Amino acid sequence: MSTALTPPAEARPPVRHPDAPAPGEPLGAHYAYCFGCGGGQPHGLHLEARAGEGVSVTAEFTVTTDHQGAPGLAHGGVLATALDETLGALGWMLRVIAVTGRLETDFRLPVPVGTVLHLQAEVTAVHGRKIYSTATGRIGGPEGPVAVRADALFVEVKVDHFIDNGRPEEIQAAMADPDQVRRARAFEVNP
Ligand SMILES: CCCCC/C=C\C/C=C\C/C=C\C/C=C\CCCC(=O)SCCNC(=O)CCNC(=O)[C@H](O)C(C)(C)COP(=O)(O)OP(=O)(O)OC[C@H]1O[C@@H](n2cnc3c(N)ncnc32)[C@H](O)[C@@H]1OP(=O)(O)O
Repeated sequence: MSTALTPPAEARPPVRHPDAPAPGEPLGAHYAYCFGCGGGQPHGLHLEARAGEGVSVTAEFTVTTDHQGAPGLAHGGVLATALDETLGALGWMLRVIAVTGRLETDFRLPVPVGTVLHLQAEVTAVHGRKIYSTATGRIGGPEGPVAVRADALFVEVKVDHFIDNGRPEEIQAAMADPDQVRRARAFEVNP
């Protein structure tokens, strides 16, 4: 793991937000057109994440023929996306909006088409806006062998990060959708 992903000595253990969803509760999509989790994204991964214990989440991702890199095998970048999305869902447990700053991935086993990848992610430490986290993707069941894993640094941002940087068409549509605005603001209220 690179030094950028090693929390400094002053980093604190993560604190589960009191309003975080209960363990087992589905988290839903943060954005309907998200490639990782959105239901309105026909080419997406349709990852479904649930709250875990502490500051953790679980998710499942089914590898289909749309996700191939080599014949009958998942593309590594798609698997990295599944890990990234699962790590991103940890924001629900902290009630902060955070984006991926760095993502380091280990590919340990090939993942065939038809596999259900059982993903688990947890926050390991927090330092200011920096959120350190780790994730695994197992095959053959939630206790199966680790096929992929990642360490990550997410950086907390405000809703303005998206409003200022997203293409205006999509931002305007998102802001016109009360449900979307509620979701984005719910993340941001972090007493
Ligand atoms: C109402 C409409 C809005 C609709 C919004 C919709 C939904 C919102 C809700 C939730 C969405 C949230 C997340 C999505 C969830 C899952 C999707 C998967 C996640 C992703 O796929 S997300 C996309 C890919 N992601 C990016 O698109 C980031 C591009 N990037 C940047 O936007 C900047 O780069 C940023 C913001 C990261 C930092 O920029 P910045 O200017 O704010 O802060 P700064 O640079 O000072 O960094 C602060 C401290 O982090 C350290 N640091 C930063 N980067 C580092 C690195 N790479 N390695 C090591 N350390 C790093 C610095 O060293 C410093 O550390 P220190 O404080 O110790 O000096």
